Amino acid sequence: MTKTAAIIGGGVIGGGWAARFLLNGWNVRVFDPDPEAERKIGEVLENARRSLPGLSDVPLPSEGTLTFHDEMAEAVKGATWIQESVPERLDLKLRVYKSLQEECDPGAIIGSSTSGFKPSELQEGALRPEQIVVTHPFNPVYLLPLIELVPTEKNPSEMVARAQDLLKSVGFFPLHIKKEIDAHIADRFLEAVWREALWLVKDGIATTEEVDEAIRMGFGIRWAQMGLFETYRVAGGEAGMRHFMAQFGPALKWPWTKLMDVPEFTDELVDLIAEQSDAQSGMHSIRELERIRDNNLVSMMRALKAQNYGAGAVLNQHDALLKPGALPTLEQADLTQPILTLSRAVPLDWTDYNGHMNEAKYLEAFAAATDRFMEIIGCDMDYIASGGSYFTAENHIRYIDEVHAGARIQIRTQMLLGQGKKLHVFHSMYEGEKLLATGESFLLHVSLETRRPSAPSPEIEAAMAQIAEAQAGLPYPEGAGAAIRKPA
Ligand SMILES: NC(=O)C1=CN([C@@H]2O[C@H](COP(=O)(O)OP(=O)(O)OC[C@H]3O[C@@H](n4cnc5c(N)ncnc54)[C@H](O)[C@@H]3O)[C@@H](O)[C@H]2O)C=CC1
Ligand SMILES: C[N+](C)(C)CC(=O)CC(=O)[O-]
Repeated sequence: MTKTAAIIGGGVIGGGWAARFLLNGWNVRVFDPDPEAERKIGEVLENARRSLPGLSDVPLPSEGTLTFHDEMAEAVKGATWIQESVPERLDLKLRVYKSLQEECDPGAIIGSSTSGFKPSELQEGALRPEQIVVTHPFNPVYLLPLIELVPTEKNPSEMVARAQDLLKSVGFFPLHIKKEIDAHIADRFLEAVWREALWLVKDGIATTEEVDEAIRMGFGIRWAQMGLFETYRVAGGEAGMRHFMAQFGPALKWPWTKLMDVPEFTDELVDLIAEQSDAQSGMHSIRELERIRDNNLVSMMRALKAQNYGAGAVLNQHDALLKPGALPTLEQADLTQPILTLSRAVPLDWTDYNGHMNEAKYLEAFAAATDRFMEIIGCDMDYIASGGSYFTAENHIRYIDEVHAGARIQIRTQMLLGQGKKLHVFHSMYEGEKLLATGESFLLHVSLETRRPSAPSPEIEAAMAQIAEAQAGLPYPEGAGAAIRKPA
């Protein structure tokens, strides 16, 4: 059954939560008194639709239904998850819990996006404190996996485990923080770096742009994949962490940082920073900056996915949760029709300067469909490890229509020949019913030892014969065997 999430407060963060749930198949109900909330969430959703689905190499569930409600009671009734993202004021958050707990299901999880309050502060005076927990996200909530999950001893362990499962089911990485503390873990780092940066600008050492270059050209990229301790372990060389601490530990007592002093936000400092920031980034609107950020995040996260490391490993685990039943096997497929060999959304990093899927990525999609067809006939990783595989000898692609980031595409494959060492397949790529492209491939079975053509296993021969017989009634596809002709 489709689950329902209630989003209380639909600003920057609530909008991101709404998008995350909705694109993972949940119904989403929003309560926010701001008359602009629907427009703002619409814009967040537009960004999320072009960036989130393509992070997965398998299709996300169909989008849920998004509704806006004038009454909080209406939004929370029957919801499985209630996410509070109202402004960072304790009195306001406590009032919100009081009203919503009178209406919501006692079994629902109430997560707070608070950046700084401890869960025990949020549970103070609540009707059912055990229902409230901190689930602190990171912007953009629809892309970044981290959720700091901070319970107290009032939250039953069953509830914490359920919260973790639900968060994982929509692609998050819940980091269970066992001891509550102001600002949890991650914002403590961000505050420290933010304080140092303010000093560097105030003291005229660096501009806002130079501070950003110092981060993004070096340690920012390093942190994104390994974090702090693993990075420093490597920096210690062969002697590792102990050597690193011996060498750089003393520096912590030298005047390298101004950590605890905060520069006063005088008008002068605010003007200095705002003006430098305008000069650095004012040529872009916030929406443009969001799109630049999302493009970069998706590219980096997909690169980490290929390495199965850090945030990339989380994406792979989410794909594994979604995968069952995504593509049919030989036994499951209706072999009398072209077989579904790829179903996914177009990733942002597959699009180019023309704002649509780049020509090279059609080949990537068709190559993935060919790999899947090989698996279907029995040429899977075990078979390849045993020494047999297919090499592609020729490809022909026809580009028929445009497709954009986030669009769901499917490839269906007809086998034109599958006999002995020869395999000839014809892929058709669709968005819904619209034909986007065709890709024709001719492959030869090879021995990975001799690197020469060879006969496939009897099992592969049998699977190809089964498909050939079932697909014998299909018409020869339009466009098959085509070539680029000399203009008349
Ligand atoms: N902006 C950020 O980078 C991050 C913020 N957070 C946390 O998320 C929470 C929300 O922050 P933002 O989204 O940035 O603020 P925001 O100002 O963008 O959004 C807050 C929304 O709450 C609505 N609101 C106000 N009173 C309400 C009420 N009584 N009931 C329902 N909605 C109400 C407002 O109309 C507004 O749309 C805060 O607790 C903040 O600490 C967490 C992670 C990052
Ligand atoms: C600035 N902030 C404290 C609201 C930031 C966060 O809480 C997390 C984030 O997204 O950086």
